[in-house]
Amino acid sequence: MSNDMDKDDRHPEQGARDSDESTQQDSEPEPEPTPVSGDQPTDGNRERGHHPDPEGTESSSIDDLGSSVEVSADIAEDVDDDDLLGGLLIDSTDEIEVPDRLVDQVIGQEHARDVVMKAAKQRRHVMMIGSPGTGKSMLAKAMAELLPKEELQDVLVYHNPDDGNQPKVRTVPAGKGEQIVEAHKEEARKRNQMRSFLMWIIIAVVLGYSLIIAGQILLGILAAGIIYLAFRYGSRSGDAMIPNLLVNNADTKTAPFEDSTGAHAGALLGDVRHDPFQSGGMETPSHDRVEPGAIHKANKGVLFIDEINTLDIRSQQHLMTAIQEGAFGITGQSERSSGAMVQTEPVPTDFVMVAAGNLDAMENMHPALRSRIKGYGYEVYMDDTIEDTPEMRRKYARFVAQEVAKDGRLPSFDREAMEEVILEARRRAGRKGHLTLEFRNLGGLVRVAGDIGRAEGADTVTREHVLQAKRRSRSIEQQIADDYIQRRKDYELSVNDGFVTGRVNGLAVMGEDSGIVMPVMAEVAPSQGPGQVIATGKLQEIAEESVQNVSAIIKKFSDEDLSEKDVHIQFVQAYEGVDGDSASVTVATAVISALEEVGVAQNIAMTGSLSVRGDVLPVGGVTHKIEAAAKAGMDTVIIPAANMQDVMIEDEYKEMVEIIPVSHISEVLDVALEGEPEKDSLIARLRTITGSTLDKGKGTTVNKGPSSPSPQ
Ligand SMILES: Nc1ncnc2c1ncn2[C@@H]1O[C@H](COP(=O)(O)OP(=O)(O)OP(=O)(O)O)[C@@H](O)[C@H]1O
Repeated sequence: MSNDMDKDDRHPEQGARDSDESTQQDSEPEPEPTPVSGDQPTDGNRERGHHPDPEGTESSSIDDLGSSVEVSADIAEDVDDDDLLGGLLIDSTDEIEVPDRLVDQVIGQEHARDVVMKAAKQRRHVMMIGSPGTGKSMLAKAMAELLPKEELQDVLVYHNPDDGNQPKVRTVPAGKGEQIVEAHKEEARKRNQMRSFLMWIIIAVVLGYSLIIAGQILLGILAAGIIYLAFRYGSRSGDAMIPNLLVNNADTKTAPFEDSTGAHAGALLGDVRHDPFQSGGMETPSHDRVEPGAIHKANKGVLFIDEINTLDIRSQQHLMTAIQEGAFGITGQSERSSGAMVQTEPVPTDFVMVAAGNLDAMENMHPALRSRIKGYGYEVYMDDTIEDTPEMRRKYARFVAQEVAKDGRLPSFDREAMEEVILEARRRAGRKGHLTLEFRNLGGLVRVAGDIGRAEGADTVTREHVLQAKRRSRSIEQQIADDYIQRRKDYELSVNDGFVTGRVNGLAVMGEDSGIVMPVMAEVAPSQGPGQVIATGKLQEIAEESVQNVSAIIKKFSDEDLSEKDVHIQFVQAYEGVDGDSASVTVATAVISALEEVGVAQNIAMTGSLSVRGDVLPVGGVTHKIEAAAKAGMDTVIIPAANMQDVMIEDEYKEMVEIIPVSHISEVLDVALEGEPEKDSLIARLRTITGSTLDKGKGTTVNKGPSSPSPQ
């Protein structure tokens, strides 16, 4: 036995080489595994490796990258600007070639795309901030495709005869790890065969001696049992010398891409499994219980973490160490597990990190981790929309083809179906002359339309299928909003005609794509002490802010002093998730109406943000808001003039509502308030105090005050 142990104490590869000649014959000479330790060259040079390489000399495989790739399909010579397919001379998505490389499939996001290509060349970290579904993880995957595959490594963990709780770690070029493990297994198998043979001979001799010569049957059986156990125990410890192939890149086609979004510490940093036996010959050797984390599997590739701020601080700190050192030892993550006693030698973690999220993610992430990315990488803000050009529309048609190809079961889309998807991309952009870059949702529409076509057994997906998909694939917010409108109709709570004092039909957005009518009621009453703003409903903060904004205006034109009054505001049936930022024009109108006791027209709905000077500033989601007003039976909608270019309502609503653009609160009051004399005197007062040059009549623009960006 001691001979066996001595043999296993040799360099692990030595044993492997001796034992398996056939493996060696078919393959290249086995490379010497590289120990990974703190002074490993990769570690020491780690930060240097992340400095910019202005010449981009580090990887020539990325040098052939073009910029944005044009669609491969027949294109008309003279492209009509209005052509929804940007001049593509095709009948269906079948005729569009989908590029092989992910980076060529990315549409828009030119800046992020350039950064990713540069960062891949220079092996630098990237932080991508932006809306969901705009291609952050797609770009991170694309980056992995761009990293050189030649550098990939396998990682092996070996038993450490000097300290069983500190397994040794070795790296070899990708594909060699499997060979080494196989060689060790083969050697162990042969050794076991030899041992079994030896064991049976000894047992036979002992039994023979006990039975024939000594006549001691029982003693013979006992001795044979002891010999059997001794040999079994010996063979187990022989098996223990087989290394654990921790990271296997034998079949990896590109540099690894590891998505660690929402990962727990063990999955991110690696773990050592608990061993219930721990001793007595039944235990599993510690090196066999070591599990790699995403940081180890991503070695030489990309580690992608979305919503990085949701990682606990300890994990963020360890992540930072792994980035800094280029290697990170694995230990058991649970303190109560026997795995916590084990700590491997450092395992390489030479990955490029792509951290993603929205603005909150950036603000809440560990400051040191953020500064590490800043110092040794790039930060990029993702676009939400892109200019609507014929070239871009061709790419959107290609996007439909990409999604069809990716799904693999959907019928192809015909011209009109592609056009309808592009129209929807325009609508979802919420900005004139732009297309949305929120592709995940658009891809969802393509899949639902494809599924409808497939369920009908259609050869191609048509416009009608896309329209049906649009009706079916309503978001939760849209479903709540529609349900809300229906219920208000059922209970006759919607007021959409006549005049009511202090009540205004406001408009708000829920989620990203649903408008909702949110009536605001105001009541002004003398106060016992200093006046205050009292809001019922869920939007206290918004009410206070809106009243504060409007109080400056009211103070000027009204004899009433708001500071001596209690202003009660109610957002009627406000829902969780309703974004009320754009309610300030509504609140102002309701308060002025209540204060002056003038009725507000209920056939009108409104949205807009108000400056302290009375300017109506642009807001988000106007298209959805106008559609919500139309659904609820309003026939007039007041919106900020600056938002006019963003209106892209569906045809069915166009006939139902008149849209009135306004630039100043006086225009809102002109349109919405009841009674000529009262209204005229109110507006005249407003005009004097704000210097407005309001022309009478609906929707005329006055008093171009300074405008600021939309609050949404
Ligand atoms: N710019 C783009 N060009 C082409 N397709 C895109 C683009 N962005 C997203 N997609 C499509 O949408 C899918 C989802 O995108 P992806 O997962 O990259 O979004 P994300 O920004 O990482 O979103 P999240 O933050 O919610 O994870 C992709 O698999 C791809 O099909």
